[in-house]
Amino acid sequence: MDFAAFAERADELEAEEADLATVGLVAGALADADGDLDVVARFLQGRVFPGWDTRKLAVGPSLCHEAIARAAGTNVTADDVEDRLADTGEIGAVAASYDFGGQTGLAAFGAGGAEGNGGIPAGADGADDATGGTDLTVREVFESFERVAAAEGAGSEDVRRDVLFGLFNRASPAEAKYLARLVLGEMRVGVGGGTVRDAVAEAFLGADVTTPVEDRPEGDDADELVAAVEAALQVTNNFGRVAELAREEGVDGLRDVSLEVGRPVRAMLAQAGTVTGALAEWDEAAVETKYDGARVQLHYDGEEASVYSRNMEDVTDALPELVEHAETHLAVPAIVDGEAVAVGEDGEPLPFQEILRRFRRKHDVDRLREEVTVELRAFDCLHADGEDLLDAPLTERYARLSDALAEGVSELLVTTDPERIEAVEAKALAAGHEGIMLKNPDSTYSPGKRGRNWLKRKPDVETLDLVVTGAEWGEGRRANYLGTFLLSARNGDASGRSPDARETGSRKGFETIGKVATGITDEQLAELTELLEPHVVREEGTDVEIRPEVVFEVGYEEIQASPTYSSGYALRFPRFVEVRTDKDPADADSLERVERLADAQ
Ligand SMILES: Nc1ncnc2c1ncn2[C@@H]1O[C@H](COP(=O)(O)OP(=O)(O)OP(=O)(O)O)[C@@H](O)[C@H]1O
Repeated sequence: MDFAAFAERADELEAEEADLATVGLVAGALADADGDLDVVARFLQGRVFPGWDTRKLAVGPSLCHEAIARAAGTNVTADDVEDRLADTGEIGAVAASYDFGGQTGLAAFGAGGAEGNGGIPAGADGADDATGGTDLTVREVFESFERVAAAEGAGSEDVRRDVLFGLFNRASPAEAKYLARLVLGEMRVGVGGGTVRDAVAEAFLGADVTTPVEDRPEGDDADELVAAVEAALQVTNNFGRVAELAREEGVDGLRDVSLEVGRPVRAMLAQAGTVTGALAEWDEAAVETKYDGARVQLHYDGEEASVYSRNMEDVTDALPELVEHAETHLAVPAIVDGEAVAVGEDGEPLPFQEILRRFRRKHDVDRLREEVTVELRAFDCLHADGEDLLDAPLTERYARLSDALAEGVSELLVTTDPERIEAVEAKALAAGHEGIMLKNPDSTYSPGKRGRNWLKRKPDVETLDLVVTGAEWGEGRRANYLGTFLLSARNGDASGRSPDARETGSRKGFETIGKVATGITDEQLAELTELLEPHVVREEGTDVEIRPEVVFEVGYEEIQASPTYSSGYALRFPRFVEVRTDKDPADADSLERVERLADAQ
């Protein structure tokens, strides 16, 4: 597919408000994507790589601004790009405002050659064709992004800048708009995972998803077909592959997909719950300790193990103990779900921050390993000895886990007796753990779902994980630090658009809910400023707008209805707890949860 055609589709999507019509437009784009189906299915969502793929573009706003400036001509600087950004607030509009036609031909790339020129085929001259687009294709854009992601070591920043420059240099304004948005992960066309899932069913399985449910004929199988796409997505974590399978092999092909050791699966998540609630809902409850660590998924192919974080990042090198644990104690190839906990010398659990220190570590792993020991507490098994277990009940998965893993399996008690559950809780808290997990013994494993089959019970007051979308510069002694942070809850599909995002002026499905300035030391302010400054989108006086990238955990006394913020709620006495570096904005708490918590007060 030509990138110009992709950009045209994206413009149509951006202008479309209605959800069903959006699905129809996406279905049309997928049907026309031909050999680029995999890439188009991801690009429409602003994703460059499949979910299981741990590659990242690693391009910050400033590098992107530099590439745009260079392509825009010798008299344009990154500062000019940033000035325009401050005016428009949106990088796509800024990129589209330049005429990149000025520098054409390979001479503009200096180094030239296949590696250094951004993958531009010889003879490409960036000239617009009759349709106003260029000869840039979706595939070429993706391959250039692959080169950006692959750049490593000394000079890698230059390679990334060169490749991006090469792309912008060839782009028409309409194309540049979406290049810039893709590079910075902000497609803003309102297409989330759910939309692409429905569109795949519509385009390739003959499901009538775009007709409102009440108007569909009796016996309509659209929901069933959508469910088949969803199930295949859960297993593969790969929109591109699922779209291709649906197109080539139909629903049977989707039903045949299986997990692959070495490709991370989205983690099943929990909601807050109570013992009485759990026992009322299920006949029996499975109860175990809720460990205060970080989620890990261990993949073992029979010889080697790899470890993935909750966000499916490859953290194998940072956690050698877990690799050794899997390689020593796993009897069969398996995918194991669990928590990585930090323990002190006496075996007592250490706080959550200690494990985070280890998690993202690239250097000095061995030295840090001596200071903080990491251990596995495995609680689930998604695959064992060639067999996928997602559809098996929890008790069976746990039995398979216990058979496969000789050590490090969390203890699970299945009971109808609330007193026995309370005893487990008392023991867990006495040992310094966070609380307990209550699980439905009959439930299947639903990747990426925060359903009611896993409930967490923590005695501490609830906290919220909120996205920082703004800040204010401090005053006096703190003038060089961002001091007050504007927080937002996720609204709807984080990668999509909230139903009323356009009216409330909220950012890409995030609704503001309050500001936090309490609970932060001077030292933390400096760290937070350093962390957030690269994500500043624009500034006005002391007010700063921040791209949704960073998640804060905050405590509060009460959630109140309030017209001040776009969520319709405000937090009373919000207090900063910590930065959740293990969470993306898509993992932040939703407005729906805020509503539930507010109702339950
Ligand atoms: N025995 C256990 N079973 C399942 N999850 C556990 C267990 N012990 C600890 N956990 C952790 O608890 C989390 C479940 O809570 P949830 O899905 O709400 O994640 P979260 O948003 O990170 O929550 P929290 O901030 O409370 O840890 C899991 O992601 C996992 O990291």
